[in-house]
Amino acid sequence: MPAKAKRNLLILLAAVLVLIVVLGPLGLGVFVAQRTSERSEYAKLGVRADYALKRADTVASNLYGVLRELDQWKGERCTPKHLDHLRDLALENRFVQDAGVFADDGRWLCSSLVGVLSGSAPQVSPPDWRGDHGIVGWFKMPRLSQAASTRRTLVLGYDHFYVELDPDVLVDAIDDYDRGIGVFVTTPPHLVAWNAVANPERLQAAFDSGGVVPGSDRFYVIRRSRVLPIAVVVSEPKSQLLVVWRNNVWGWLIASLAVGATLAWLIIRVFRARLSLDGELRRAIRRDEIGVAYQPIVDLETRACVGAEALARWHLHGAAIAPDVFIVAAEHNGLIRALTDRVLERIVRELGDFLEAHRDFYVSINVSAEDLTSRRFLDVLTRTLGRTEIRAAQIRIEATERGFIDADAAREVLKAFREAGHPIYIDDFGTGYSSLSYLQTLPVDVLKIDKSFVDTIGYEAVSSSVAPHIIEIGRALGLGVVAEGVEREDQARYLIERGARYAQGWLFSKALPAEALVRFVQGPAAVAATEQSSGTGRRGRARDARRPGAPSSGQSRV
Ligand SMILES: Nc1nc2c(ncn2[C@@H]2O[C@@H]3COP(=O)(O)O[C@H]4[C@@H](O)[C@H](n5cnc6c(=O)[nH]c(N)nc65)O[C@@H]4COP(=O)(O)O[C@H]3[C@H]2O)c(=O)[nH]1
Repeated sequence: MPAKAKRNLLILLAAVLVLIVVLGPLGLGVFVAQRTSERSEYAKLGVRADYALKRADTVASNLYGVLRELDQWKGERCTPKHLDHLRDLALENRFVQDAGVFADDGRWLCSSLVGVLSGSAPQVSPPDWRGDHGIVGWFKMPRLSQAASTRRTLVLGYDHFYVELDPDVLVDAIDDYDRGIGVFVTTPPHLVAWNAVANPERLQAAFDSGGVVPGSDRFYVIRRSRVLPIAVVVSEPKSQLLVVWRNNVWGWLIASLAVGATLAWLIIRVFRARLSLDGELRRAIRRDEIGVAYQPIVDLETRACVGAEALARWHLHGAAIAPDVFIVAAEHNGLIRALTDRVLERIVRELGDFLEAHRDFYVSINVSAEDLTSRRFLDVLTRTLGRTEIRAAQIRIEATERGFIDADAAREVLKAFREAGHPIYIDDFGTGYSSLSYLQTLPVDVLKIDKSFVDTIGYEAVSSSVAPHIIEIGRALGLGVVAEGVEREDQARYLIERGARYAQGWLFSKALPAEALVRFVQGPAAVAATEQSSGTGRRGRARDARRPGAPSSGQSRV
């Protein structure tokens, strides 16, 4: 994809993300406000229902008390004296409408309201409910005292006594919020009382459906008593929810706006940095501000520097940007080819004379997948070297396994590099997944053992270290091997013992600027190494020191 299209895609992605992080929390805020309002309204309704139930329980225990008192009458029943006693109890207790006595066979004998019943007295039906301690209840009985009345009454009995209760006392509490309240008896289920704002049909529907009435403009809460066979249904108009929601939603909107704005700001920052990193990198490449550091590659035995790996360096506003960051950015934004060209130009500019004077010394250059899709870079390389005396073998190509995404194209291009005289190195060998299979088919000269395998030397059981296996593979296939990231003497010794000949790493040197590399090559290490390997005197040493990494058997492989 062209870089400009990628940039536009990034901007579009940023805009979409900003929209999502702003609208997402807003929507979430509205939703949460709705849920919290709903929950708080349900909680308030629940409190109201609990209050009504508590009142019912209080009334019930009051009536139990009256029944106990009635039962304590020791004298003859339904006498004028007993009737006075019944009337006193009914008058003293505000919940009791009538109190009376019935016979063993259910015949009604007398009541505080009617007095003694003579003639054919009505029969008390079998109770609808039997509670603890002999308490019974009749919940669908017409009023005993006014048999013709259609008013519902709740009657509790004990032994041969009964008390009548007007169910309306259960719902007469004042409510400021237009809440409907209904009391149901559950055996058999029916509505016995409701307050003025309640609609009995709707309460019934709510009770029957367990509190969920689809399409209703009210919501309902049901609570059941543990003491009496009754349930309370409380309802509230949904418009009340809107009022509460309106009060709640502002807080949530402000909070979600703050979250959304913070996230949007973070996204914009990240994308701006990304876009500006791309822009800055483009500018740096155009202005030739990409530097190169050279990490010496040494002969492990003699410590002579035989070559160097060119590593791109970039400083942005004074801060070093890691290659892992800007190389990846360059690869993503179509800048990597230009960057590889710049690195090559710089190598030739900085080390051209040195390479011409030291024709066995080499520099390896990292190429990316993009550089392996065509012969373009080979043409650039050939043209550039054509203007110098540098041999093709002095510029070596380092490709990583990641570079073989298009394996067929990479094979052809690498073959062309090799035919042109540039040795091929496989960087980070062993970290990819197809190492062994591509080794059969790709034109390769040298394997570079990845630092991660060198790191484990000395820490892992000898049998589990990968480094010796790579050395072995190199030997079996006739390839050279260079170990990367050697930091300690014991690692160097281990590698020598396993037959490795060349390495790079901080034990020998970090990546150096060109002049420092030249000094390193010509410095005491090279002098000492040359002295050791050739046994030459002072004059010979000075001459050899300018010929670092003097060819030895197998060196052409690295
Ligand atoms: N801790 C430690 N590190 C060591 C040691 N010896 C070498 N290194 C580091 O390991 C990396 C070796 O380079 P690489 O595997 O080619 O890995 C390179 C290479 O894949 C890529 N790269 C660097 N320059 C270029 C370039 O010009 N073009 C391309 N395409 N990629 C490049 O960036 C990667 C990272 O480069 P650097 O950050 O320079 O990191 C370098 C080097 O500084 C050691 O003993 N200890």
